[in-house]
Amino acid sequence: MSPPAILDLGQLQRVANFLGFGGPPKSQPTVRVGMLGASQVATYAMIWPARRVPTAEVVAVAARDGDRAREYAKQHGIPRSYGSYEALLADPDVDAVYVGLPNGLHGQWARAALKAGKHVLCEKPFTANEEEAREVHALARSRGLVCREAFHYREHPLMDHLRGLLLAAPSPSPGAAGTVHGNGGNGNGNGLLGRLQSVDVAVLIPKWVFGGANIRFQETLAGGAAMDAGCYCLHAIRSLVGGSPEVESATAVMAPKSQVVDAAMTGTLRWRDGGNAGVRASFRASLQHDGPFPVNTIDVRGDRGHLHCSNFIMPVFGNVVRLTTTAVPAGAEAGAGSSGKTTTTVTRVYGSGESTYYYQLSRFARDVGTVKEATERGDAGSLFAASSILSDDATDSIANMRLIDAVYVAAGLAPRLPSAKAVKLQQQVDKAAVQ
Ligand SMILES: NC(=O)C1=CN([C@@H]2O[C@H](COP(=O)(O)OP(=O)(O)OC[C@H]3O[C@@H](n4cnc5c(N)ncnc54)[C@H](OP(=O)(O)O)[C@@H]3O)[C@@H](O)[C@H]2O)C=CC1
Ligand SMILES: O=C1OC[C@@H](O)[C@H](O)[C@H]1O
Repeated sequence: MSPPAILDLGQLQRVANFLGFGGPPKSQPTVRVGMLGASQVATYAMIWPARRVPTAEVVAVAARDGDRAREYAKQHGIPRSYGSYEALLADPDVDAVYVGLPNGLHGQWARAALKAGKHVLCEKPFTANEEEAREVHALARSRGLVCREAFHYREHPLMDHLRGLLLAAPSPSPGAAGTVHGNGGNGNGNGLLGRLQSVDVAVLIPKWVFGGANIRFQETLAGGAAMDAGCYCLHAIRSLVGGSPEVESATAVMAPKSQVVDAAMTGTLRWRDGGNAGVRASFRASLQHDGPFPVNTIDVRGDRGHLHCSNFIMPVFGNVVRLTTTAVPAGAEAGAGSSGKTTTTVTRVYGSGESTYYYQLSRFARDVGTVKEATERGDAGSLFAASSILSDDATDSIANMRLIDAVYVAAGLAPRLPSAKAVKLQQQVDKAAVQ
């Protein structure tokens, strides 16, 4: 019998890791990070992990209000603070910038950081829409700088574990035909789960978490549930199954008094060669059905099994991977639908016990190091490695923003606009209304 959670020393250690306790000494950090925004997310996504990642260091923070920036820097032991984002970007000791701002400002400040010669780690969703994502990545490529969307969850060993299960061959009984690997690529493989039928990803946040004034409900800050929670769903679907699913349908529940911002979004995606995916993103999760706390789950169903994962976004606080498969009986073809013995296993994946943000920052620092080295050495091998980093980031973020746009269009709404454009549009609408 496992001890009750309160006595789980492993869990206490993982929480301590999340909070940044016990970091190793800094030798020579590869990346010195400046943060735009003196925010709460910057604390757990950047400051705390940086205490444990030897190759990264937070050296500066900027806020729109200089006093607040100073106070925040003092509280978190950050050496320098700035009263404007521009001032931080002019700091030659900053190698990379963390953009932890509202969605509608991501593109504007990622571009400004790249123009100032800084590598960028930008919060999700990457930009307001696909067009803006393409612009930002074109700039990153032309400057030879890393520009990554902060999908921290993808770097945790839990995701590798899930991908590994989906790619694993079934273990057929002796004499059974068909040990074909697959289920990646086009969602039509023949792995442990058999032929892919559906993938459902849900990120459900109850009403009490975000009030109406939150950035997530602001039209001019590219708000919306599909942007905030839906971006994880679409990303997880793409990461686990791959291929190029198309959005078939979507339905939005609008935020009170808004014709633009969705408080919840459901959608269906389909792969051309079979299988479909469901997205559920909400800021209004129902207490009755989903409980009082945020919920995030992945369910992959094939004709031979079901893979369920809960808490893929914050696995350090506890996660569950439940795999139910039906064995292929001797003599039957794998994936043929004939039924055998059903087995269920439950696993929890913690890797080395670090948070998703730790894994994210470690990889970011490593990749910035690789790109810096390529710039210095200029040999074909290192340039190829750097180029792959840049193009993988671009492909991934652009594809995700493309799907988010498509979800909005399918729901009868317009893709989001960068803040500068949204403000201009709102001014025109206001002007027209008084005329
Ligand atoms: N990876 C993760 O786990 C998480 C990611 N996020 C992402 O981070 C981003 C920020 O979200 P969140 O931290 O909740 O947002 P906040 O409302 O806390 O805002 C973050 C910062 O944005 C700055 N800001 C700049 N312009 C504006 C403006 N016009 N209105 C409001 N704030 C402004 C503020 O910085 P200043 O200090 O200069 O005033 C503020 O500190 C979002 O893109 C969200 O998706 C959010 C939570 C978790
Ligand atoms: O991790 C998260 O959970 C809650 C969301 O609203 C937030 O933006 C996100 O990144």
